Amino acid sequence: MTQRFLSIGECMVEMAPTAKGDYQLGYAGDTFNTAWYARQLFNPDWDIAYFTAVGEDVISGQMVSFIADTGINTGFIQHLKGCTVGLYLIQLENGERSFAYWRSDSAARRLANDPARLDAALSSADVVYFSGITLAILAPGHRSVLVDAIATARQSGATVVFDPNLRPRLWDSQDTMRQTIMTAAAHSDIVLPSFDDEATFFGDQTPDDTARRYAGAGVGTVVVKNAGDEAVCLAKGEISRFSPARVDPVVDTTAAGDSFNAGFLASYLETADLNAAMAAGATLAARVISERGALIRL
Ligand SMILES: O=C(O)C(=O)C[C@H](O)[C@H](O)CO
Repeated sequence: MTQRFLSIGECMVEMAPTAKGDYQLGYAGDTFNTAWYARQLFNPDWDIAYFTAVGEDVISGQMVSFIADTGINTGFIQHLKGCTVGLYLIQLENGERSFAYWRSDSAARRLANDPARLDAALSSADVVYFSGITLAILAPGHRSVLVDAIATARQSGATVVFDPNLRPRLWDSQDTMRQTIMTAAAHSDIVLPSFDDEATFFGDQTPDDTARRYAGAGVGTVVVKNAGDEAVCLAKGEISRFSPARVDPVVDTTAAGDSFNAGFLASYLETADLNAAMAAGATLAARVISERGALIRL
């Protein structure tokens, strides 16, 4: 029977630096990146769908065609009059990425404007995937609309997966970011944070602290990614650990966490084996950071 993985968030136009020193135009965004890798890794009988909003202009149309061409279901994408999509540019320094954004009025900021549409999409999903960026881009009132709709879908049996993906620049204040992230996590079954961000904004001393903080909020399975260092999983009170192989050279860390999440979920939803799933996530992330840009074809 077909199952549906519904990823919710923003896909942007991506300008990724090339080896020649110019920029390559592509399309990317954290939740879309995870859907893109999920489409390549999940069994073909899974429907991988993306929920977002775009405009009605040429670049929005090109983005949706690109998404559809990858085999992702675009049936939940809203086309809003007078709007367009956001844009970001990757800046690289020794392989470590930072971003410049032009997204303050993107169509995706209105993705939770229509609660009925949201409920219809969510009620069709077996797995719902969203991130801290999905919440950050919404108007404050729409954040609770989205989280409430996700909570309702979860009560009806959907598995909810959340990546906090902390981006303080997208939030009005760090307090709002921390509170909203912890509320969203409390409505999630699986949370996939990255230790360096969590240490910076929540003050965690170790990945185990991060895992315990989310478990303390009621999350059943927490997997703390830790760049090239040991990843930690806390599920049903038990800790497991995974040390990834060294990657050399690291070319571009964009989408390392997003691809880890897809690799982890493809394996975990099939086998329920946490150790194998952490290894699958790390193997995919290692491939992705060996190339430029967020998306690589496997
Ligand atoms: O920062 C964002 O909103 C992005 O989605 C850009 C990148 O693709 C993403 O952050 C990588 O995780």
